Amino acid sequence: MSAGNGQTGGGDRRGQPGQKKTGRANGGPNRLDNRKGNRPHGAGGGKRPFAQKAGTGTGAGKGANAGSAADAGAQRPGARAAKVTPGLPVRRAAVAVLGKVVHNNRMLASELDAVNGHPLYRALADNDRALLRAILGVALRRRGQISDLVEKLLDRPIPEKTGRVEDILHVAIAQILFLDVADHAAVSVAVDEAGGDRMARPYKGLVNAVLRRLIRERDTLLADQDPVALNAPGWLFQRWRDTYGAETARAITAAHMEEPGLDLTLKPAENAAAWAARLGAQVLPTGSLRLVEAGRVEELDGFSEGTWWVQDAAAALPVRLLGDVAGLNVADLCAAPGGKTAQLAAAGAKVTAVDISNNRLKRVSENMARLSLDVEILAADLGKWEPAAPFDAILLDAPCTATGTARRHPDMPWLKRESDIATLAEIQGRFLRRALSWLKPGGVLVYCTCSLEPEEGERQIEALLAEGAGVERVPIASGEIAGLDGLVTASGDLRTLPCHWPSDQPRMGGLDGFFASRLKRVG
Ligand SMILES: C[S@@+](CC[C@H](N)C(=O)[O-])C[C@H]1O[C@@H](n2cnc3c(N)ncnc32)[C@H](O)[C@@H]1O
Repeated sequence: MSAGNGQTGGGDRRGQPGQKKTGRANGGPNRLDNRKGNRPHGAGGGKRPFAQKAGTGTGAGKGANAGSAADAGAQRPGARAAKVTPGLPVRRAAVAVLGKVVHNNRMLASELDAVNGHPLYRALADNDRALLRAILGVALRRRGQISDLVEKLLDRPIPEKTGRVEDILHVAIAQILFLDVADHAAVSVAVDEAGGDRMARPYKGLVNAVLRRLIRERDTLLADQDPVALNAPGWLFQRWRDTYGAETARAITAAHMEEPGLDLTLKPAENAAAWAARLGAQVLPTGSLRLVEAGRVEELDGFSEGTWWVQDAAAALPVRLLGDVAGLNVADLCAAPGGKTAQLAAAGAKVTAVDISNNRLKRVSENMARLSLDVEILAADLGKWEPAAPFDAILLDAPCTATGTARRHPDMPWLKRESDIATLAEIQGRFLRRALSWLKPGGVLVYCTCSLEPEEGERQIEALLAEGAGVERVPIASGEIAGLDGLVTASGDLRTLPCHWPSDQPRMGGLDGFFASRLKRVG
């Protein structure tokens, strides 16, 4: 499975209403400012999977103000239909979408798609959609912590077939602990929701009791947790410890707990400083723009004129390793939704963009039309496709576990299994060798993945070079690209981590985890 790390379009991104302030960890090179940030630390054990036990407590405060987006600091769009508990539709939708993600392995982005997403989400007004995204963002970023609390708050397991009880509790706890939603409102709506679900109804009192106890004991319960260790699946946290060391693994997970800013890539002819001033953005060391509060992407200056596209700062780096591509025939393999395609075309390359997914290629077409860029778009399976003629240069952004994108896709860690890594690594190795055979002699290929797992990055290149297959690495030279200091490995490859570029302003820090290596065909 892969994630669209190059979000080129407007998408459905807006500001998140009512988020409570949370801390962040620091670590890694290239701080964006000179001050150290704070991160709350708790004592306590490691990650435990969700578990249910029964509990005790007092009755819910019925008649509480269980409001909607307005409760969380956003404006309400207008009066609601009579006899619907205020705030219930958005929480019901949040519970339904959370269930799809964590029980049915559906990607959050698919469920929140404005056209094909979950019907309960699509039925919501704009402000309620923003509230739902805020709730689910927190529920997934803090999933380990919330699961640990539910386990501690219950005395014995809830029987199976309790409907949505688990998800109702998670959505309510996310609001109570991490969003500016009134406690009584979150409890009241959660209880009403359980009451409206045939399977969950017998556990209405339990939901009420658990949430009431959470409110009473929150300080003690939170003080007893180690959020950083809890908020990644245990197997993944252990891998990151093994690969990067304990301190960096903690910094990675801490970065995932923060909502990231919005990164934009400008067309090369544009003036970054002038656009930063116009958009209220910061120019990042590598030239991308970063906005802390974006609102609706489609309403930002320059969107309709096609001046820029949405792309994480790390995702913008691999294409730059190809150097000057003006006039070259370049294949962009695994191209959708087209962030790197846009970079190549805007730099003057003659681009052939290939991807297996017709749906995702539609987004490439839409994005290139908005950006007035001309590219050839091909739907093909890289396992079978053969080009008519070799290319001067190739970018291969191979399908991967996307564990580097958890800042922007907080569902990602919870959707993965450890076995996915080997499955995808086999595909990556195959595609890499095929793609190299499509290069002209002397041609350059950049291989990249948005994964933190070395099997999908460093190990691929080591294995390839060990074969002596007419290919050599072209290491990234010091100073070759401004801002890359600290992001290049001893072998000359690119390795970015979510904890790089830490900042006291959480949304200003971090970048996606990417690996990229530059290879030259010498045979
Ligand atoms: C990481 S995403 C690419 C992101 C894109 N390069 C960008 O910057 O916007 C990986 C892509 O690989 C595509 N893909 C997966 N398997 C493929 C295959 N067998 N052949 C071609 N493309 C494939 C997926 O559809 C997905 O769009």
